[in-house]
Amino acid sequence: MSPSAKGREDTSQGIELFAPAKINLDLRILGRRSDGFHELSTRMAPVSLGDRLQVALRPGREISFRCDDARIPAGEENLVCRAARLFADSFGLPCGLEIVLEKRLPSGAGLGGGSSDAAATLLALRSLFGRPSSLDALLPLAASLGSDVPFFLFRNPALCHGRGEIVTPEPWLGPRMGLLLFPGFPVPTPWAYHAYARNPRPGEERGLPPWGPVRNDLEPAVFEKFLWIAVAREWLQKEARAELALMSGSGSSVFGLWTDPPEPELVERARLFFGPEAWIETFSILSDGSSRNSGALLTESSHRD
Ligand SMILES: C[C@@](CO)(OP(=O)(O)O)[C@H](O)COP(=O)(O)OP(=O)(O)OC[C@H]1O[C@@H](n2ccc(N)nc2=O)[C@H](O)[C@@H]1O
Ligand SMILES: Nc1ncnc2c1ncn2[C@@H]1O[C@H](COP(=O)(O)OP(=O)(O)O)[C@@H](O)[C@H]1O
Repeated sequence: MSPSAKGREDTSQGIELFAPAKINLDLRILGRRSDGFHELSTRMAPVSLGDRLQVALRPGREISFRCDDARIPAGEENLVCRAARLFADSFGLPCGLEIVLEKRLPSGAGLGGGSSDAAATLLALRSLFGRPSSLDALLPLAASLGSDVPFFLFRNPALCHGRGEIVTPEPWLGPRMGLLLFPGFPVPTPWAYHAYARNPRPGEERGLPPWGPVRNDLEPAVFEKFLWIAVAREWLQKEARAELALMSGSGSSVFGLWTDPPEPELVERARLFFGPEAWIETFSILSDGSSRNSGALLTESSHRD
């Protein structure tokens, strides 16, 4: 496959897409809804860590799927398969598909990996088949796959409302260097919301100029049960002197952000402190308006192992 000007690798036979992770820079729970979900106001940004998805056209009608990570569902329950079936049911598929997912993001990490894979599948199929003509026509499909999936159709910093599916793009703050710490264990999203609902409390507010105070309302419930995550956020704030340190989504990852480059030995210090179980990566925020129109974005992904 040959790289195109927009960073997408595209031929008449198939397409390869980068599926970025996200971080939540602010997550406020506004209340409980009658459908059981929580009403949110959250700021999310895509980052330079992610999975890689290949979709190739095949004769026949079959959709085949494989993934190099045995820890996530391999069959029809995988969000990639669910997204491909949904696309086929809504817009038709003129041929079969062979889909390969290179999983690099840890699962249950609050990084939205599964949601991003699902959105990348919808974007890949739209790009390959030229339908639907408007990206917005994918929004209802995306929202039905998961609250975070619509955000990943746009791949830009955004303010998200409702259960997370109402996406308003917003400009990014400017260059920041980021450090991500994943403890090596997941926090299931439904568990985090249930734990919050048993004892609703706002997260501790921290300043993020020029936005002002930001927080993550899922932190208190998650920190109470998973001390590692609370310690990691504290380490980023106090020891590593991050401008902002926060848990991403429902955890288990935490991230730090710096305007000025942090000390060069920071990653080494983090590895020494947190040990070999932790996945520790530097990242940058992605903010690329062109990806909204191209429907695809390919950048360097970082490898977990
Ligand atoms: C917490 C967040 C923050 O961005 O992300 P993650 O940490 O999962 O990445 C999101 O709200 C997760 O979005 P997503 O992972 O797409 O969740 P969904 O599949 O829609 O929902 C999983 C479960 O989480 C709970 N849920 C989710 C979203 C919401 N606004 N209120 C909820 O109560 C519900 O119990 C739901 O059954
Ligand atoms: N392609 C996929 N990648 C990751 N997880 C997936 C995928 N498809 C289904 N899942 C399931 O989705 C759940 C949450 O995955 P993920 O999006 O990685 O976490 P989070 O919601 O914490 O960001 C896991 O239980 C996983 O088994």
